[in-house]
Amino acid sequence: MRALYRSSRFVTSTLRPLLYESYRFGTLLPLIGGECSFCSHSREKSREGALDLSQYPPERIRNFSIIAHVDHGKSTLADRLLELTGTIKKGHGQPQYLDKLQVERERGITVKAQTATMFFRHKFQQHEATEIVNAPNFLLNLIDTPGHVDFSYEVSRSLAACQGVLLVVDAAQGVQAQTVANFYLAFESNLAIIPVINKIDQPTADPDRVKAQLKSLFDLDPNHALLTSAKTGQGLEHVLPSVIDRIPAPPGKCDSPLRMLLLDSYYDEYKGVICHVAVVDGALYKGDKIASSATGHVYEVSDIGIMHPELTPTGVLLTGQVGYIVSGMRSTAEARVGDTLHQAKSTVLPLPGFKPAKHMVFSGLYPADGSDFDALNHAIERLICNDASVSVTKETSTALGMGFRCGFLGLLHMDVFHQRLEQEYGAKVLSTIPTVPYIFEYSDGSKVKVQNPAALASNPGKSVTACWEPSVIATIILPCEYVGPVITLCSERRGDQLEYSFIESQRVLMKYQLPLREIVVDFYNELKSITSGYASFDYEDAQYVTNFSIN
Ligand SMILES: Nc1nc2c(ncn2[C@@H]2O[C@H](COP(=O)(O)OP(=O)(O)OP(=O)(O)O)[C@@H](O)[C@H]2O)c(=O)[nH]1
Repeated sequence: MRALYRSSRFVTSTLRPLLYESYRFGTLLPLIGGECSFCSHSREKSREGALDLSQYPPERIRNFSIIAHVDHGKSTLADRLLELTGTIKKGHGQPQYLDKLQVERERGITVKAQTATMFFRHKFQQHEATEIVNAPNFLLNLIDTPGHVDFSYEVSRSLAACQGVLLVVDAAQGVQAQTVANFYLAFESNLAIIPVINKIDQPTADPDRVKAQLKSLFDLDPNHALLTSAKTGQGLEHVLPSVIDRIPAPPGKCDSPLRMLLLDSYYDEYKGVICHVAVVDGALYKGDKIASSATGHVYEVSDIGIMHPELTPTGVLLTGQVGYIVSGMRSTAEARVGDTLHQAKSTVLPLPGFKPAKHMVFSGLYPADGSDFDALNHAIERLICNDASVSVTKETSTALGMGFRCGFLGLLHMDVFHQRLEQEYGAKVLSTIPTVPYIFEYSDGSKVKVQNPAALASNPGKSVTACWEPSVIATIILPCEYVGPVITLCSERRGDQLEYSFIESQRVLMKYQLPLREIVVDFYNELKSITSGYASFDYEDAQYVTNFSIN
């Protein structure tokens, strides 16, 4: 119950000490048998060029994400795989190694997708006789993703760099709402999906039940599911061999001009913007001049490498590889997530990029001390470099002075952004009550979209004839005995039932169209409370619906 949808800072701060406690349950992986070998590449050896990436043509590369419902064990599984490959030392460092932000560690949730490169020797079945030391070495890029619905934008961006996923499902809880959402994200991206039934060490684990759910809901072959415990290490020896056997190599062309997708970025005080990139075609070397398809600006690559798991210079990134570059970009206006970067001297067809993020809630952010506007401006600029899903426009309030109106993907996202501003940039921030955007239609036929009620003209000289509000399609999975109260809750919140189906004899999946405003405040807490914590909830945005109309 660590990573629930939290609709207020009060709840969050109350839970925080409890959440932090849960990190103390560090677990050690018993010695793992099987035909695998730790790679000799260690961080100590990682001087520039020490890692020869030319040994890893696309057929020796696998790029995969770990996706799952909240708390089903993604980050713990990632820890074990990093240990298994010698990328981090067993028992060293903190649990959930890739959850690096203070906010992630305090709340016990992943909010940023993180990539780590691992090396792993793998013997194919037909080469049984080969000694493991002579088996081919593979470069594996693992992306750990967030599980909470507010951060599914991170998941969809991560999938753009992958050819496959590990779909992790808790062996006791079974398929939950975000399992369904994440499965479809991977399925629609045509990725290879490896189901991993995790936490089989729990007394209530029921892997056969979960296998049946995977079959009935997603048509995934139960015989292909891996059974693991990221806690005890059971079954983990099959994970990376399955990744290599079942996930295709990246499809890019080595001899084509460079095309590189900008996946993510963050601001470093010394180096400027550090971009995470996936090289789709061609190759990039330190010192190369690259251009942005979005802005046309040209940059020189001053540093380039992989995350192994920290920044490890390599001097080059080749087709299919995922890594980082430093090129003198200074802001998000330059480092545009989803942009295609290419050699300055060549022109290329840009890659599809990402769908723009859809902002669900808006809130004003103001400096607690009005004179700190510039400092807050600076902090927000730096932070949105690492969170491209936030929209920011300047606004002025008579009571609070100059500030910003920011769009977020949900309440938890808003709360996390606020907390990161305070923790990572020392900003003292006042935020206004979250609102959702409405569309108003006037008697002359004109329409206006309003994110802030204060922005609605008090005397526009014409009357309002209609108003639309945003809606969502919510997926709720719950045990049968709670169906009655949940239907009542959804009706009270103006929901329309779209689907009601049994995913197994005792569990129901319901879909509702609900006005966004009705779920923004307290819906999730109420849902959890009336189902004793057993319901899981996910939503995607849907069209605007009439709030009222005057004929
Ligand atoms: N018993 C048991 N507990 C596990 C196992 N794997 C993970 N856990 C525990 O489950 C909790 C959640 O694990 P995480 O790895 O943070 O889950 P997550 O899916 O990354 O969570 P989010 O990033 O918040 O979505 C932690 O307390 C882990 O120690 C397992 O195999 N068995």
